[in-house]
Amino acid sequence: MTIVLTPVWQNGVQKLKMAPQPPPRPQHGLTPPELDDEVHETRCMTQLRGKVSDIERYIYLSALKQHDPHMFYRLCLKHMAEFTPIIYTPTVGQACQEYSHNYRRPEGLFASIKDKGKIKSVLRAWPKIDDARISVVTDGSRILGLGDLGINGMPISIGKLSLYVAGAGIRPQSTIPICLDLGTNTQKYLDDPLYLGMRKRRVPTNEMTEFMDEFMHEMSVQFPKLLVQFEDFSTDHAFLYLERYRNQYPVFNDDIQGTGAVVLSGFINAARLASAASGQPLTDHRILFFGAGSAGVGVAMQLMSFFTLEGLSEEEARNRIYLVDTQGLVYASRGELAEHKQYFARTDYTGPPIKNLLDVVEYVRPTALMGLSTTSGAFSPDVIQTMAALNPLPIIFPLSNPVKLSECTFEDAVRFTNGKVLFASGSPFHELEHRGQMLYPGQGNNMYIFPGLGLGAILARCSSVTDSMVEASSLGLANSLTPEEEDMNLLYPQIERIREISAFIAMQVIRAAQTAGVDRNADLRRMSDSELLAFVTSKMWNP
Ligand SMILES: NC(=O)C1=CN([C@@H]2O[C@H](COP(=O)(O)OP(=O)(O)OC[C@H]3O[C@@H](n4cnc5c(N)ncnc54)[C@H](O)[C@@H]3O)[C@@H](O)[C@H]2O)C=CC1
Ligand SMILES: CC(=O)C(=O)O
Ligand SMILES: [Mg+2]
Repeated sequence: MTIVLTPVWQNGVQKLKMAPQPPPRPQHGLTPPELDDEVHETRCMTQLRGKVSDIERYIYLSALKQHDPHMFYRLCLKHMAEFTPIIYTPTVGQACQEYSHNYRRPEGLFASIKDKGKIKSVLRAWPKIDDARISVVTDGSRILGLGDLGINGMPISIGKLSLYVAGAGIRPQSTIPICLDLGTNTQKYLDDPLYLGMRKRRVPTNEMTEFMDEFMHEMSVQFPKLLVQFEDFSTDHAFLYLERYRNQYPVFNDDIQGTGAVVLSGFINAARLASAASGQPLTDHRILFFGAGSAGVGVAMQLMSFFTLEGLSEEEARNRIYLVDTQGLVYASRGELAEHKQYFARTDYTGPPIKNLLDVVEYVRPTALMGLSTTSGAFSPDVIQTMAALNPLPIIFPLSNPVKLSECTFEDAVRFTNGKVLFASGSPFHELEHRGQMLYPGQGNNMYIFPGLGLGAILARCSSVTDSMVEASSLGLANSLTPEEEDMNLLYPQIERIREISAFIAMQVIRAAQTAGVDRNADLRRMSDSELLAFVTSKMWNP
């Protein structure tokens, strides 16, 4: 039985109550006599498409998910390309920003710093403790590229988990969206009378760490089969808590590891095409990262394995990577650097700071330009034109979310390279026609990775999530293009195939877990690859 959470008002306090989900086929007499499932699909799609704005469509789908989860997920799977921009980026960004205003009912767990010492009781409020398998946990401190949204970050956890259900067939009742309330430093929310979170600035890191230690411990006690996905923590805390807990609990950070994996996968496919066009060996690629936060550095770390898999040493691989932050090119003699940037600081440059992106591009002469900067339009026409002048087929990935923060649009990338570009963005753009040819943008978003990575980790009952499992998810994705998709020069598979892709990724992840010895489901070791793939597919929940 699937459960939904319905609000119950008691003494003025809204509480969670478990209610049985309406059965898929309601009793005779309770529905119109000629209600037909297929016609009802058309009716729901007509209602959805009749809404006047994306946020209205988001609110409609959110209600549909609650009243009729089977219909919601069935439509989601059928219309993946239409649904993801609504339930996920970009619209989920707006849903977060307006969460306190549009709030209707509880859909997840909230643990506040005020619960320190009694987090256990908060977690025990969750109705389906035994079913819990995957939780997306955010503290709202860096939601997409939209900054510190505090408790308004809840919809990002909800949206990611909807993709777990749709994309990997995780059962809806096995998912727990969590938003931690540790304050917010955004004055607008502190002043907003409708703001749903604590009206305090963020607690200092030492206090947050005490809270996180208790939270993670209680999570592992209350939900012993749970995998935790950290989402949209500000960069310092993203690295801190991933390192602190990754060997202790099954946990991964989506922005560092999921993004690293998805971009490595797209880069592998793009680099092959770019090298075929330039005649340069794969090991000669030079990658410039514009943005050196958790996502930029996470992706840079993961892209190291592109070069090491091609036979380069760690040092040689690191040399292929350049970072740019708000102060320009990141190099060792520039001055004090945040810890997460130090590994990639260049030691072969000692001159004055190179601040302007165009100047950095001219100095580095990259074959690939990655944007993880939250800076809309940073890939200006002259930057894109210079990339095109340097490379027959430049790789340009503006990966910041949501769409309005993308470093450039697909249209600009096509226009200023004359259609000769390998493009992937974090949020979706439409395909377009250029000189009689259809060109398709890739979506380099971790949504291709986390459903399959999570499913694999859950089925193998992993004690931790290793780097090798993350790399396996990436290579699994890179190898999942069909011949037709390769003919279309796609860098990522079509999103409509997400179930098939997630099953394949999950299988690769399970094998990597077995090799690393972190799997606790020994039965899977005895299966052949085809048996394992069939097993993974059989475990997927279907609406
Ligand atoms: N495509 C995907 O799957 C993912 C995309 N992202 C996106 O990546 C972006 C960054 O995320 P985080 O690294 O966590 O954020 P962050 O705020 O920690 O990092 C941003 C980085 O960009 C740099 N930056 C900002 N403005 C700049 C400017 N004008 N010039 C040069 N550098 C500038 C900052 O110095 C910092 O290094 C967000 O928009 C997020 O939505 C994050 C995760 C996944
Ligand atoms: C996609 C994602 O995780 C982000 O933009 O933060
Ligand atoms: Mg994220």
